[in-house]
Amino acid sequence: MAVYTHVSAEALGAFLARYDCGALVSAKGIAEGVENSNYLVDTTTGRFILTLYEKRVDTGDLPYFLGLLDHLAAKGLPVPPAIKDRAGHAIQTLEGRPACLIRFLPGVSLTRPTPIQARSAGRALADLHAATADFEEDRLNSMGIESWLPLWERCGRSLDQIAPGLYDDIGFAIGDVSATWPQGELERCAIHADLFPDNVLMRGDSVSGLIDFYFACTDYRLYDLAIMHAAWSFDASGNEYDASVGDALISGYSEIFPFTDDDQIHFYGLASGACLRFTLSRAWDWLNTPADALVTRKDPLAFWRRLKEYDRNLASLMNTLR
Ligand SMILES: Nc1ncnc2c1ncn2[C@@H]1O[C@H](COP(=O)(O)OP(=O)(O)OP(=O)(O)O)[C@@H](O)[C@H]1O
Ligand SMILES: N[C@@H](CCO)C(=O)O
Repeated sequence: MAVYTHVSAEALGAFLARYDCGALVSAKGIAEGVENSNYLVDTTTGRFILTLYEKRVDTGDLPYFLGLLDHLAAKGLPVPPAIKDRAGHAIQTLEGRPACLIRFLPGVSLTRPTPIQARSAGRALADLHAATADFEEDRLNSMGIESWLPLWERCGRSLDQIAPGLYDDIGFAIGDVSATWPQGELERCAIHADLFPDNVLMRGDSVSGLIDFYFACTDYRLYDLAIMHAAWSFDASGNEYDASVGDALISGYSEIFPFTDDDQIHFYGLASGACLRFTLSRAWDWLNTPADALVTRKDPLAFWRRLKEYDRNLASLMNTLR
């Protein structure tokens, strides 16, 4: 359960009193997620999500994230804007943390998406990219390629506690991926950068919600699809690649943004980079999660195995893109 900060009923009641959203009926910590503390809050007028921003979210970035959500919601995308209190403020402080009350979206997040669901999600990512074309704010990718080497160094030789030799192996992999990373030849836009299955809410085979924009940034549009490919097309252990899901994701996305020759050349390297990003962030969390946090740590090796799988299957994966 991701609850790093405990919110008392008294503090939550006083917080909600700033809004026109009814009185507190119940609140419970949400089991999913590792980054922020999330509560499902029911009031006398409806249901909301309360998010308290933790570790990786810089408070100074919240106006960017909330501005992007407002921009996308205004274009009709199924994203949850933050609710403003009576004074017009969306960003608050609760129990000493920055916090927002967020619109609750219906739907369920998937653990094993089908190809049809993956196709809908790929198309939803393309819709998101199309809708960000006129979003003018910029944010550097704080978990982008420049961050991997320093994060690897901060994890240090403790990585070998996760798997023998992992420190050296990740160091070599960062070198390999950096050597082929695009040098500006791909289109950039505001990207989600963390669109895992648990951040897509579905009703049947349709997307009913895109959530958790707290890594959104300006980066390669194709990198967002590569992140999704790495997150969606494997079983949880990262051992088993499901080409039908990977292909469906790409064909859904291609309904709006067809693959160019440059995309084909770079896709594998970007997917490998995505694997490194999540191996490293999970490894850091694995080694540093506070013992009293109510959170289920995620397996760093599940993304390391995906990277190996991309290495092994490069030729066939590239064929599926054609
Ligand atoms: N607006 C929303 N509407 C409905 N459910 C939501 C909403 N926001 C969050 N949730 C629920 O809360 C869970 C955790 O939220 P979220 O993914 O934002 O947490 P996180 O800690 O940032 O996660 P992650 O580890 O994916 O970065 C989601 O999986 C979803 O079930
Ligand atoms: N979606 C990420 C958490 C955000 O860094 C993971 O599953 O590791």
